[in-house]
Amino acid sequence: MRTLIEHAQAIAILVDAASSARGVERASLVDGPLPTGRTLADDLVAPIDLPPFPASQMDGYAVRSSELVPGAPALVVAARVPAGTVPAPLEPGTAAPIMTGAPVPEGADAVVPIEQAVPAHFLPEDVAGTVELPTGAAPGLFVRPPGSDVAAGSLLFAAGTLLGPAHLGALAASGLTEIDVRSPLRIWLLSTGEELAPAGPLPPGKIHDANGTSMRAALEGAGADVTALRVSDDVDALWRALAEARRISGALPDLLVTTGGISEGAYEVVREAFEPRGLTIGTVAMQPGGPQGWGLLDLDGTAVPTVCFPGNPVSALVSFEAFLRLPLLAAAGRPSPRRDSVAVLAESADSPKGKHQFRRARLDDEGRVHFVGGASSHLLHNYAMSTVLAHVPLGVDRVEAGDEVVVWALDD
Ligand SMILES: Nc1nc2c(c(=O)[nH]1)N[C@H]1C(S)=C(S)[C@@H](COP(=O)(O)OP(=O)(O)OC[C@H]3O[C@@H](n4cnc5c(N)ncnc54)[C@H](O)[C@@H]3O)O[C@H]1N2
Ligand code: MOO
Repeated sequence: MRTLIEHAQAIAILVDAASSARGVERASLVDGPLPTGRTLADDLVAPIDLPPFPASQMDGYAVRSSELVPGAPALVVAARVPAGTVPAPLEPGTAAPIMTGAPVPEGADAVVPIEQAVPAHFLPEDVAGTVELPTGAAPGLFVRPPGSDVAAGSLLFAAGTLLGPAHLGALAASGLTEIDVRSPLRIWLLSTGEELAPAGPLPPGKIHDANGTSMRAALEGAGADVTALRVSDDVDALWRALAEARRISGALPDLLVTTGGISEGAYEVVREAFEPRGLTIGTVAMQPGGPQGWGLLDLDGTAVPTVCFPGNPVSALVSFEAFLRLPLLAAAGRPSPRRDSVAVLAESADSPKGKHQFRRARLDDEGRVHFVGGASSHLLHNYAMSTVLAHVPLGVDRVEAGDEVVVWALDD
């Protein structure tokens, strides 16, 4: 029987293999959904300086700083320089009214804010006049140098950069309209069970498919592109469902994730179908989530990394937290949550000594751990009401109020 850590390491290697086989796709910065949260496929070199020209940082007067010396005469007001225009060079002895973001005229090397001018407002455009400005403006005052944000030819963003709003804005500012991003990990999520009914009135003995939705949300939340499939306990139906998914998508997935059908019953469809095709169905010393399957599944001669979780909805989600979440975030280039923290138990609990137990719990205002519901793995609503998973490690069969335990945040 594998320990939690041994299994986590093995699954991380499997996901890493799945991830390295991923492709690259073109993403538009102009049409359709933006590639927010995706990662750059290649290093990108800055095609232009940002800003592209020396620009004013203030509404004010563009001047030659050398002319603002004690005793100098008032400067003649030159033509206005609005943003988006190309100004004429600045004549000696003049000051050009300039707006924030406008190109600083050739010859000017500083901008004096309008508040410091006398008069402290712009003259009407058709009125000739002079302006008095304080002395001592340093060269470069309130001028944004070209390339001061990023210089043309320098590394704009490195391959693997996770694209957030500022990255996308900088790419747009650089004039790029399309970029190459890593394709998300394509996962087929297969919910199995004769008892699973589609949404609608429940026939006797049937239940609705919780895992198809909870696991899809979990996998998508970690950056994967998920195709959800559902099959009964019939092995032939399972193969037909996989063949149909392949026909529709035109390819096999990077990773196959299943729920259900791997324990000791008489109708374990995943075990029956996948064990002869290269998968190991075994047990990890944890609760919930004991039954687990893993390996490379032979699908028409292609080895598809595959992870099989137990069908109990809490077992499947806890398995996701323990084995898939961090490797998937890493594959998506996303930062991992800081998970391990220590908290004090508000109540006692028993735990199977030979298993690492995850209890669903909430923290109170003092940060103490209160269990939400029992240890059973069908208690999905209790899981939803929890904010942490509290760990009772292997070898411990009882924890008391006041004991410290490790907790993983579920709401980060
Ligand atoms: N004799 C033994 N019986 C069981 C053992 C064992 O060691 N010996 N292990 C138990 C544990 S622990 C778990 S966990 C489950 C895992 O069984 P399977 O992975 O084969 O899952 P199923 O039997 O298919 O389903 C278990 C449970 O979960 C419900 N389920 C399944 N899929 C869904 C879904 N998509 N949405 C909602 N609920 C689902 C299913 O109806 C069952 O109630 O085995 C124990 N048994
Ligand atoms: O391992 Mo099961 O997941 O205990 O319910």
